[in-house]
Amino acid sequence: MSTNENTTATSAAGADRSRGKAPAGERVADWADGRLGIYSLAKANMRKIFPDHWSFMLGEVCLYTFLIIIITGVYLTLFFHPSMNEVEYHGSYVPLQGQLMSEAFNSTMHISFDVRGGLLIRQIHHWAALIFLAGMFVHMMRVFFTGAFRKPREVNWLFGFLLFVLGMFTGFTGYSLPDDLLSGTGVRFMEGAVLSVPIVGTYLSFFLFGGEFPGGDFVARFYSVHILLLPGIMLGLVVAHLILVFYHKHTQYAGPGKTNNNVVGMPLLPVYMAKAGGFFFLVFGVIAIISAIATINPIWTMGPYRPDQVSTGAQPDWYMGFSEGLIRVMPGWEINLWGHTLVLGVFIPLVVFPLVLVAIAVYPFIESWVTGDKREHHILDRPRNAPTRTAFGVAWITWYMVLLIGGGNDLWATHFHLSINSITWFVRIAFFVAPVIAFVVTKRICLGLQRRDRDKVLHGRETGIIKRLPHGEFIEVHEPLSQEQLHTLTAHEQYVPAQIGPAVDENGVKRKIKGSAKLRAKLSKAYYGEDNQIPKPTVEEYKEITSGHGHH
Ligand code: HEM
Ligand code: HEM
Repeated sequence: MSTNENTTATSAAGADRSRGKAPAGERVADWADGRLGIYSLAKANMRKIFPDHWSFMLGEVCLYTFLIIIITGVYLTLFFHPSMNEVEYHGSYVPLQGQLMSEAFNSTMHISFDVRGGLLIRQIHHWAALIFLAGMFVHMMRVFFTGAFRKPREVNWLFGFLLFVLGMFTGFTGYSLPDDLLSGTGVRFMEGAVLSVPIVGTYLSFFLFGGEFPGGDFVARFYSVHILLLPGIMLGLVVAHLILVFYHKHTQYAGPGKTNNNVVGMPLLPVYMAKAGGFFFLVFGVIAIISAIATINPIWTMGPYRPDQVSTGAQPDWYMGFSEGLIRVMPGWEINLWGHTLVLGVFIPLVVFPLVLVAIAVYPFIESWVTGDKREHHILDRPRNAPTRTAFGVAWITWYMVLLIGGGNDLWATHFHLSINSITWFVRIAFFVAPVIAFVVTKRICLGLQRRDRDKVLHGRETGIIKRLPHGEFIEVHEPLSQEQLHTLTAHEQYVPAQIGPAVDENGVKRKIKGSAKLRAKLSKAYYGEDNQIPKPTVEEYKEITSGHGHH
């Protein structure tokens, strides 16, 4: 091609040439932009601001452990055989040589002793699952105690709640896959619960297990549920959860310059992405270290599952412990109706189990109904400033912990040389009493802390320095708070309780007041009534005290 022809080329191409070729990265990006519109997407989101606080890293812990579980899970699928066909063991673990076991157990033994890196990956999968659920628990508590579930984030709270419940069941199905004596006992426990359902219990159990327990199907069925169905739904929910976090923008703690209409923090790119990436590797690293040095679920010590055997000290993973507790402490009631046995000792716990969980799901809706607050909230509460909510949260945790103690009653008995019956009775009583005590105590503590905040704002921080005045009096020097501290301690709003309104209308006719309105007014008083919040200092009070009179 001659130079002459070159100059007659279209002007656009000519301009390109005169600038030289764009770098490869830019050309790839241009190519993608032409097809996916990534530039406008990036422009809108790259500088998105994320507020910074350690407690916001808990959601990240959930996300990263979930990813680690998926990555390690895929590796395990390469070697795990989800089959209950009986085989004879000929692997490298000598004590079990020649024993009959299911292929599932055999392949998990193979993963643990003969596959390169198999035991480490298996342990990472299991440890990550435990930390994933613990992470969700604590993340949920962070969201709860700070009131981050309020409008507009109620739907995201529900997504989170579903993730928590599905996570529990995914963990349970995974735990059951190796078909060892411990997990088999867990599945047997589940079968017992299914059998206790009136009328359809037996049918349900036969349907689930493909016949009489344990049958030959459940590992294969649990397998599809464990690696495909539940994680698939969870993945979709996690994406939806994060999209909503993005869409609503993140909440922030009260502080100078932070309002309901802005977000103060770091841009997503590069700062937040770099931090998040680093944190992912940190989480992965810590889990890898734990998994490299701490044994989890050593199935070779338990042996393969046999329905006629039960191992002692059998415990589910921690997140299932509360359901175990419900059954262990329940009296073994049984009644006979028209020739059918109703095992209340198992059926009642089976009904209470979802109730413990549903209490979490519905809380945001109950609170907004009680308080009548329909506004958006992007500034987080300090737990002490919402004493009733905080007290409910602590009562729920107490309830959960009491049940966990019940779930491990045998371990408490053997470790602390206690009678198992005393522990059972302790848990039975504490199930009803402990949450109430926790509620009352927490509320008092919150109000005490509110009082302290009020004192601090009005009188400053107690320095611990004692001075003697010329006339002999001793005083403690109080140091005034900085403007930032003053702002943070007084930024919260205080509400008046919802009122029912007058009992008669303007014509003197008695108004009909619905029972629900009365209940709401009562509950609202419990949240915001006189004894349930300490009035924050007013500007006048502050001015009067700091203007000289009465100032220490
Ligand atoms: C797979 C499990 C989960 C993942 C990966 C996840 C991830 C995240 C991330 C990364 C954030 C933003 C950072 C933070 O505030 O920590 C977040 C926020 C949030 N999460 Fe989760 N979460 C999960 C489970 C839950 C659960 C169990 C709940 C509650 C029941 C929940 C409710 C929320 C709410 C309401 C927000 C918004 C908080 C705010 O803007 O302050 N999440 N989640
Ligand atoms: C939230 C998601 C998940 C949780 C909580 C979870 C939890 C578990 C647990 C506790 C076990 C028992 C491990 C042991 O033997 O000690 C297990 C086993 C297993 N999981 Fe998962 N898992 C999840 C997702 C997945 C995914 C996505 C896959 C595959 C793509 C997978 C594949 C497997 C396999 C093949 C086994 C059996 C092998 C074995 O027991 O070592 N898991 N899972």
